Amino acid sequence: MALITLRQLLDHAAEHGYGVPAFNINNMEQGLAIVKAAAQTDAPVILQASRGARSYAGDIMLRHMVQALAEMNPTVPICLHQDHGNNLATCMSAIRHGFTSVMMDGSLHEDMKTPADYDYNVAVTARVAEAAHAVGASVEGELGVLGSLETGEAAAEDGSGAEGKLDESQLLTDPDQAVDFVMRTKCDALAIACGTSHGAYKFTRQPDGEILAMHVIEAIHQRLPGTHLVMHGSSSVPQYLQDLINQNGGEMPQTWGVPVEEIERGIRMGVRKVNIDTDCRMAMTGQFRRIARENPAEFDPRKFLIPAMDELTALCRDRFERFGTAGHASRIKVIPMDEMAKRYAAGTLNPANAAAKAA
Ligand SMILES: O=C(CO)COP(=O)(O)O
Ligand SMILES: O=C[C@H](O)COP(=O)(O)O
Ligand SMILES: [Zn+2]
Ligand SMILES: [Zn+2]
Repeated sequence: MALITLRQLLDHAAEHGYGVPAFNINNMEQGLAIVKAAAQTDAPVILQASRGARSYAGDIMLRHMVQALAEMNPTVPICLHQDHGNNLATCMSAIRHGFTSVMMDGSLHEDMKTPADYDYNVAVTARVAEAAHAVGASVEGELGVLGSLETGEAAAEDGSGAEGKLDESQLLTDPDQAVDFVMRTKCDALAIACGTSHGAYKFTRQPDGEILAMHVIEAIHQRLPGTHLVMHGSSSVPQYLQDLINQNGGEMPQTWGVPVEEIERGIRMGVRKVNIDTDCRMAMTGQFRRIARENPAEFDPRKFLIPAMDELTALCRDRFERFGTAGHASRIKVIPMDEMAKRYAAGTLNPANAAAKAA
């Protein structure tokens, strides 16, 4: 099956009221485990590659890997998405390598560390959207800077994360500005900031409305009912995975992520794409640690990777079920990118029209 675009997939999700997890991939085992869960639950899926993933695996490897996953699982619509693109060149090279969707993260400058101003963000996102839409690819923009409302800081991921202290006006997306941003950039999906951050150390306690600002999502959705919202930093950092790691020699300090119930609430308020990487990393690493502790003589990597994949598949299955993604794969007929390009050119996918339709 041809890969699906983010726009078509999220339009379907909006029409049927579900959310789609976007899992980060870097290697074959992650891909096999995630798509297995999608096939088992009849769910469409977004596989996203960061710039770090692209340099780790290589663009050619990633493209062929995802094509192979699609060929092996003909019933699963798969979207291949660039996570946190930092400029036009990153986004264009992703599309050239078979990605059907790109994120232009103009909330930060090209270094992915320096918060950018609004005009820069609008200009660069609109430019990427114009180019991507011309070939039918989808675009996610970001307004607001990811970071903790407790500390004012973003976590240091490999590839992206603001440096220095952020204030509340940066950490929480402004709903009125969101309307202007979507109309001017014509992005297909909007990543918002509501107090989540990348990595395992999101909250020092079970989050409440003070530190996880779900009301911001609600306010944006009220003003932009036709726009697909994206939650980054949406790992729930489950206690059972912290325990699995720590009971097998790990030393992860106690931490809290985004509760799955909050994501379910977000999905009822227009969240359509839910970014998850850390939970997947923890699932695999927890099993690596367990095997290494229980069987120190083991040296066949497959003996580590098989339980690691099983743990990841179980995690993904749970998210497909809880986000309502399960059961929808077989109802989707993929629209080719060339046809999407025609629809963009005709203006039918313009956010102004989506807003009119949703009203
Ligand atoms: O937002 C993400 C990728 O863009 C991943 O977030 P987590 O670190 O919470 O998994
Ligand atoms: O954006 C954050 C994702 O978790 C990807 O992380 P990465 O840049 O280390 O691959
Ligand atoms: Zn970001
Ligand atoms: Zn992210």
